[in-house]
Amino acid sequence: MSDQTAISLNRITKVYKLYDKPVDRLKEAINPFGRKYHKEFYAVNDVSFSIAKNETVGIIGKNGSGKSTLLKMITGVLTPTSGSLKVDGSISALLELGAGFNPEYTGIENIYLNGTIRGFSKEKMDEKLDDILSFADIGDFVHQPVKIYSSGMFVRLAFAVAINVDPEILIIDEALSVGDIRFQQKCFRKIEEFKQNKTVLFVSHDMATITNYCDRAIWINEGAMIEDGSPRELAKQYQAYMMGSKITKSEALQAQAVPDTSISQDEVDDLPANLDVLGDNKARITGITMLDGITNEKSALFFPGQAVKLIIKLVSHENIENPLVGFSIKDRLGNIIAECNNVVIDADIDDVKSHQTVSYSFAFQLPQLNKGTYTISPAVASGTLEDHVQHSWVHDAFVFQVMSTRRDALQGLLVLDNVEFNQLQ
Ligand SMILES: Nc1ncnc2c1ncn2[C@@H]1O[C@H](COP(=O)(O)OP(=O)(O)OP(=O)(O)O)[C@@H](O)[C@H]1O
Repeated sequence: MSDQTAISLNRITKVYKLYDKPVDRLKEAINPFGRKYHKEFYAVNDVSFSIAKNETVGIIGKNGSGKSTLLKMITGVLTPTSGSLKVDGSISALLELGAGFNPEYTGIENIYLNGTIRGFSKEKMDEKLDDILSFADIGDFVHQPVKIYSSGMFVRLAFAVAINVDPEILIIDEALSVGDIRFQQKCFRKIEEFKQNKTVLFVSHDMATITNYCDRAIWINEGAMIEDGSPRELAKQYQAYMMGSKITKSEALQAQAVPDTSISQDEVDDLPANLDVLGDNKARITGITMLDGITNEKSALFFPGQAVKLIIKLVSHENIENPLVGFSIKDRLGNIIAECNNVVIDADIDDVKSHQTVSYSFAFQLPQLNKGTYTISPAVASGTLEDHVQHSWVHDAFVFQVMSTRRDALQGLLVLDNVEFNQLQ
């Protein structure tokens, strides 16, 4: 391993023994002829890579592909079944919420506990305390036992500790996704500062995070490494793979007839109060939510061109015939960027009975929007495109952010994607 290498994995494998019944474990232990009662499961299979000291690397892969297992082996929480692994530098890791914290201790006590685990004296931690508290920004909750914290508060404290104990290598397993958007942004600003001369390794399902913050990405699938390369390229390949593995073209054509089960109607967020609403109120829009189109997780932070799903929920006060449901996307100045409704995409909707609550989803790719704040205004009407009665049209019901890309220094509403640049002979 060279001086410049922070992490080096050589043919790392982690095998779990899976038993059909708990008693099989006992049978295997006492069987005099060494008969096996287990099946072997390769959670990580023959993975090799090195990470340099100033690199920020993102690990991507679908659920259960072995990402966390890999990180846990790097941090020493798990031991590989075979292969060798070297780490040069002190690690600070956010793997699972709660790891390294005593639930009965207060926030402050846990800060000192973590300091002790990492070999810092009380005096050294006294010096760091203000930075940790101001970063975590959870007010008087620091004096309460952490078992009463919300997951958001918890991640605030855990990240504040992890980043302020002078690690050389920062490892984060999707932990930030439980924080709110402002806190996530604050963490990424801090990571940006940190990564200048250190090593960052993180798992994320969010391709914007991977493309914006990583120098390199590693794609793990079913325990094996599929690719190691440019974050942009891998994010594209991964998204195409995830789309392909979830929905084939012929299934897409039938999609109108198949109920959407990505989330339940109850999980759609209520509209904020005091919004401007136009229409006769025979049907009222009551909820709106956006999801990451791949993971189906709620989000209000996307990257240009990301696959998303918009869900609009409404309740009718009368029978609504020939319903027309749609939305417009506007920029922060109110310019309409795009509009869509079920009729223009040839999706028929059954008439809605009086006092019925229904939700509809639109799955689409966001335009290549430049970074900024955008809003969505949903509407429900009845009739045709040319001649309809507006029941409810809610201005700016949902606010979302488009993340910056490396081209965010440039002006314009849209970013140009896939630009090839060459010099003529
Ligand atoms: N202790 C264990 N015993 C048996 N199988 C396990 C154990 N821990 C993890 N696994 C399995 O190993 C595989 C990899 O799990 P891992 O948590 O590393 O995946 P992941 O890529 O991090 O998934 P996610 O994106 O859902 O967090 C999964 O199929 C999981 O069920």
